[in-house]
Amino acid sequence: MATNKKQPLTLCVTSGKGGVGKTSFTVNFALALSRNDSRVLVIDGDMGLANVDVLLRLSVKTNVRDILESGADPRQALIFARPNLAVLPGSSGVPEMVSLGTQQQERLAGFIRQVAADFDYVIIDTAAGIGESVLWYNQFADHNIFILSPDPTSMTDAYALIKLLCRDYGINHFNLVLNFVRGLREGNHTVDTINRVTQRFLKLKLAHLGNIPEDKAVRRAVLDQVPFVEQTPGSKATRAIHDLAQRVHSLI
Ligand SMILES: Nc1ncnc2c1ncn2[C@@H]1O[C@H](COP(=O)(O)OP(=O)(O)OP(=O)(O)O)[C@@H](O)[C@H]1O
Repeated sequence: MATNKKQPLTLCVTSGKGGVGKTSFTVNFALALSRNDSRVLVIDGDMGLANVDVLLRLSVKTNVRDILESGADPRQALIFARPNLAVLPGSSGVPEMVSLGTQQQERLAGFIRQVAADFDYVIIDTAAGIGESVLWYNQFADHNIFILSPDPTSMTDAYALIKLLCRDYGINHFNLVLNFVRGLREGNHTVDTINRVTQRFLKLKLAHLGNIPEDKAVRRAVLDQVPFVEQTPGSKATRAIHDLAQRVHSLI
């Protein structure tokens, strides 16, 4: 993940399949990164059913759709959830935002570059699926992180998205984070399985960044709308997130 230190590092968190823990991961990973005195911006890239704001219990006045439509300064939409953690909220219940036209893509890229300059990391939480906005955010970011569960349907959907990004956008480096893992063996087995397929059909080996265990602290924190790294600092999931953040931080 080597990059120029002065530029913010843009990471796109994506999955193919929904419900595998992208948003929980994004919010908690962003908080863990911000503990290193890094300034972190989370962009809720789910333009149809945004919920980063829900996990952080934020009250949203202006979202990404509003600034795209009005052309207003995107900084107006930023919410500082914590001193080092800002959120650019996504829009909810607006079907036309799910697919981004070329003009909107250009405008969005300009907005993101404008706000990103004040941050060390920009983390984008995409929608599930292989929609236009998902593909766009993945090609826009410096790196992508695929969240996968050991479920075969999660692997199948992640593979479908990786194949599209590789074939149509020339992306040939992908990072994996395994979520809902019950033991090291299960995590390694999942990574080996998807890697066998990508190596055979795409000639690609995916990088395994780490695992997050299945942990009831995560579900509890979502219900309470408090990030689990804050609610349960000693939980297995929190320790795993901090390890991951430390690894990513030391790679740049
Ligand atoms: N490691 C984990 N252990 C236990 N539960 C988890 C874990 N990770 C996520 N969950 C639970 O899984 C559910 C889905 O998580 P989340 O909303 O983050 O998924 P998502 O991939 O962002 O979903 P969508 O694609 O629909 O936006 C939540 O109820 C969350 O509490």
